[in-house]
Amino acid sequence: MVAVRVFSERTALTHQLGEFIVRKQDEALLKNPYFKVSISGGSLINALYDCLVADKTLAPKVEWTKWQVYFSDERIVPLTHNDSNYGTFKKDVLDKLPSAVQVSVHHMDDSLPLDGDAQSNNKIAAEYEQILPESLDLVLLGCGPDGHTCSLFPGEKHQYLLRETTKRVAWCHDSPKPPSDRITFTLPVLKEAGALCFVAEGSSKQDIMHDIFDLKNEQLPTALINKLYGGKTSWFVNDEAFAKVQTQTF
Ligand SMILES: O=C1O[C@H](COP(=O)(O)O)[C@@H](O)[C@H](O)[C@H]1O
Repeated sequence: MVAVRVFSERTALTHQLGEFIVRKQDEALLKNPYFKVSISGGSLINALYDCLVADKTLAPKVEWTKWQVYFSDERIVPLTHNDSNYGTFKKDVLDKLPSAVQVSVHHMDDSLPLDGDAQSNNKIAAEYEQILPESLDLVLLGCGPDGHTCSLFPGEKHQYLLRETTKRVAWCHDSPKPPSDRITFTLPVLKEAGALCFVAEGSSKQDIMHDIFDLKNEQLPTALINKLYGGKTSWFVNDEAFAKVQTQTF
């Protein structure tokens, strides 16, 4: 069963999200010297800033120097490009931390050719897979208005990504949301992870929340993940996003 928490106040959502992340961090650090966590792009990054940097009670509890940060997906653009998930995380979170705080961040290698060629993109994905640990303690995820997460998109055209059972990182071409070329975790990475956590806010997510939680449409990567890994999956949503959801059983 998926754990769903619905909030009417944004500060309550981000605070509880932060409490959840810090709990996962502390649990991981009891067993290992590092907390291995992956970040997604999009609106999640702003929520992460609010809970891990701006929240004055939580910020001191974040042991940044013990974090090993990875990216659940990345757009194949230079890391300084506005579309880069790493670039956005750096600008909106890492650059806001005191300069003495050193965080281990494992991003895509943008010194490889970013020429859009299939061979180049395969190499970028394969190299990212090489630096991934066997399992992550926590995978932080967003949910697009079309039900995509990471760069796993719905629809027959992108089924090859969901069918991938060997490669842990694949490259996505012709993404319906620009930029077109991306690398993404595949389901095996989510399967091995300790916990999965989605954040979805705002009215643009209303219809897709209904499809995921009421219709349980497993053609959607997000609904499929709920079905496959529900026991370790949490959702933090606001009431605007959840306005059309009727079900109480997740
Ligand atoms: O393109 C992407 O979109 C999703 C969802 O973003 P959101 O802004 O609708 O929350 C994001 O999770 C993913 O990492 C990103 O590359």
